[in-house]
Amino acid sequence: MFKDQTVKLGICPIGWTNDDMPELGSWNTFEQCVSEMALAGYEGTEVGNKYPKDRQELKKALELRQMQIASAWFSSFLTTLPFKETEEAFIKHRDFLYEMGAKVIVVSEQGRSIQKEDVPLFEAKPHFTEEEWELLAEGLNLLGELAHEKGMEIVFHHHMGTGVQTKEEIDKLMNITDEDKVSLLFDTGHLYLSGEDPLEVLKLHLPRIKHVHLKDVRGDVAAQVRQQKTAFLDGVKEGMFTVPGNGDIEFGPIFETLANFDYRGWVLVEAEQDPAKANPLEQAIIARNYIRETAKI
Ligand SMILES: O=C1C[C@@H](O)[C@H](O)[C@@H](O)C1=O
Ligand SMILES: [Co+2]
Repeated sequence: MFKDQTVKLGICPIGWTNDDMPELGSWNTFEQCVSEMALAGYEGTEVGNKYPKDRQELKKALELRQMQIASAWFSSFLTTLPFKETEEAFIKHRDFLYEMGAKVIVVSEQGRSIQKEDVPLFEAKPHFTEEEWELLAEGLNLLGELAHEKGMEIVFHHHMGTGVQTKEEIDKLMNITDEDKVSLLFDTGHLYLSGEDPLEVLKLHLPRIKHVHLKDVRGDVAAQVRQQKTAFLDGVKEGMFTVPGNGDIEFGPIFETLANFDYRGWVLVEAEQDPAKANPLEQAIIARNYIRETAKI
């Protein structure tokens, strides 16, 4: 399917430790996390809260395991705070990722996001006003320009509980931003959970997709989260997300579409679960085997 070396396969630390809920996997050290990633057959990762802040220390630990940094999450507040505040934080983040050799910067708009709030996930997402859409588009175009200064790209992360969650909202954002400055991150789990067809969104925005998160959804748990008005982080603890091959999403056509388009970039398994219930190494191996069989990577 994928031609050799066109796609790089990584895994995010969120199955070992969760930045939004530090109590999950608090016993997992950074060394154990990256060693298990390498052992399971992954060549890259994103950055988590346990990773060393010292850049040389981080580089060395990754080199020892032949691992690379693919990217790291950045929260923007373009709709709610003066641009300067996002800009200052973004430049620090960009420079760190540049030094680590990453080519893309994951950006998620957290203005009015409910992803950390104790409110019903399926009922309380924000809906941006026209003024907020304009602020978001202008700000993202500027962040894209800042990324270009270092030969990097921003990849926008649509996300449950934020103003850019649905297909309609993703379409709108892609329409009102500059295609040369703002690329898209395709996260299978967030689209499926939102009730969208991930394959449809993928086909529509393929040329702008420069980063992929592979997350699967347990449909029965998701239905419970909707019915019981559960919050996003509680839904995570209850197991609404899992690794590819373990849930309801059919990944075959997704891999085929990416491969036929000659997608070049990272695909990263990103499945936040409670590590006390879902052993991270075991989950990483399940996903690795499934991807080998289904995507031939
Ligand atoms: O990319 C991501 C990073 C996480 O912090 C987030 O909550 C998760 O759902 C995700 O997709
Ligand atoms: Co993601």
